[in-house]
Amino acid sequence: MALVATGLTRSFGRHTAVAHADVTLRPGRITGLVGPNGAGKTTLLLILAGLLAPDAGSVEVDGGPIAASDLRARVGWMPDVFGTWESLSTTEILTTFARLHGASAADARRRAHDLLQLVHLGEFADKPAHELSRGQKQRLGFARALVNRPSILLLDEPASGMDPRSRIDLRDQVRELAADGCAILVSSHILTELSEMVDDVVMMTAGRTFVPEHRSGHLWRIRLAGQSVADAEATTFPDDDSAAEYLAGLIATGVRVSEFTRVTNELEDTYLALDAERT
Ligand SMILES: Nc1ncnc2c1ncn2[C@@H]1O[C@H](COP(=O)(O)OP(=O)(O)OP(=O)(O)O)[C@@H](O)[C@H]1O
Repeated sequence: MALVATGLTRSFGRHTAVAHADVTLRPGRITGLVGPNGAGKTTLLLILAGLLAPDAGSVEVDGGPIAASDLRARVGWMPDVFGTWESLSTTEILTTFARLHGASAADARRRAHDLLQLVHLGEFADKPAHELSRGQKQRLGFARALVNRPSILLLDEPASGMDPRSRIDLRDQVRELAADGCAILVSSHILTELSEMVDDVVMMTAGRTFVPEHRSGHLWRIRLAGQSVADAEATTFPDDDSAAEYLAGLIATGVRVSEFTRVTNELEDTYLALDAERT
């Protein structure tokens, strides 16, 4: 299911949080949403989830306009902090959401059970939510987002608070959902992690979105034996082959290379080149 949002604008009082933002999400693809604090990412996600009305602009699904209530039925939404009912058990929470999405009591219980297994919270099935750690709550939040088998999944800082194993699980599960045809948007500040997960990137600054140009080349650090990191040379190569060829040439001429490293990933390079204002 493809989602195309055009010209989305939303103000809070005199402050424009989202200004003429455009986003396209395609089935089977994971899109990263990247931008500094206060750029408008959460506001944009809330609009795409059908939870906040835009002042202007449109959200279309599969080529046609969609009512906010229909959007909510199709979207899986994981907020950056999963505010939940602390005294209910994890099963009760997921069952309640499944029932709200129209599942029968039996289906809701089955769905809750399966999702708790998926996010490795099976042993907490009967425990109240307040017994969960922050990372475990995030995992419950991810399970909650999947309750209605969404065809569009919106994740706001999903990995925050998760331990390394849970982050890897999340990445694999998100990739599997995309492989099953889900259209996915992930907002994150952890660019190294995001770059391993996403197919496309939308950047956001001061409420505006843009798609970064594909940068030709990566920066590499070449440090010779005995040299400090500060004195090392930084060189751009268009691709891995050119970098490998250059390194082979250096070694062939007897230069003693002690480090030859890609300095940052492409997403980080693009983000830092943004010169974005934090608000
Ligand atoms: N309910 C609200 N009332 C007033 N201002 C708001 C509200 N929600 C967001 N804003 C403002 O809109 C701007 C965008 O906020 P938003 O939460 O969308 O940014 P963000 O890109 O998600 O930031 P972060 O990376 O810090 O999570 C901020 O300046 C924020 O103060």
